[in-house]
Amino acid sequence: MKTFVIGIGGVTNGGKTTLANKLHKSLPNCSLVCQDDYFKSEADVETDERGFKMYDVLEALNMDDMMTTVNSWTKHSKDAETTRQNQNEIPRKSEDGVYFLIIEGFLLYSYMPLDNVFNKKYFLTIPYEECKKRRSTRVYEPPDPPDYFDGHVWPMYLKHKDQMEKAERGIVYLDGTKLEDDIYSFVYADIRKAAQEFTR
Ligand SMILES: Nc1ncnc2c1ncn2[C@@H]1O[C@H](COP(=O)(O)OP(=O)(O)O)[C@@H](O)[C@H]1O
Ligand SMILES: NC(=O)c1ccc[n+]([C@@H]2O[C@H](COP(=O)(O)O)[C@@H](O)[C@H]2O)c1
Repeated sequence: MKTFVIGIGGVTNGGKTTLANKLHKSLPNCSLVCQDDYFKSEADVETDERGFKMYDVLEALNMDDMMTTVNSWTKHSKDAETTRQNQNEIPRKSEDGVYFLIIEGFLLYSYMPLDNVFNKKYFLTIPYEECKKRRSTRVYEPPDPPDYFDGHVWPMYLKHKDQMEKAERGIVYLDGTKLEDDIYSFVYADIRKAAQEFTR
């Protein structure tokens, strides 16, 4: 059985989870891995000289564990034990004969071992003001301290995006300010087309 791995990357609060969940529900034989599930515990995340916990770097994540999950899915694509596949979902046979895996997260394309795993890579962007506004309504554990967005989150985002763009590797950019349904419809159609070409 063929596997088709989709990356849904992008800025914090860009709409990654919203899009990935919709695709997960609608694509046949689809599993989902979320990078947010691989954050280290607070005590294991380093603190910078200003006292900010450095959550927005790869070192804050157990990427080896995430990679193990992805590799295990690839080897045993029918085994959804290690992913968040909806256990109540009735398995549907894909007309393409493909098993889909969505990997969703804010630092996907900065982690080189994942690079050649993806069949298709998407990256959601939103402008600074919109991102700051959306982030201010979200509560993380631990919550963002004052000035965390401007002092850590946004500068780290720009740094990683800059590195990613320098090594441009076929990423499809998505405007996260568009309507949720429009983003979803475009990506869904794009994936089905790519998967058909892939299995031809
Ligand atoms: N296309 C969109 N337009 C406006 N708001 C959106 C859109 N997509 C997601 N949101 C909202 O933005 C916030 C962050 O979305 P989420 O999918 O959790 O982002 P991420 O996983 O990238 O952090 C949520 O409040 C969500 O409802
Ligand atoms: N899940 C956690 O343990 C945790 C803790 C603190 C901050 N965060 C934030 O999560 C963000 C990434 O996730 P989103 O892309 O879903 O916003 C990062 O910007 C990071 O600052 C996550």
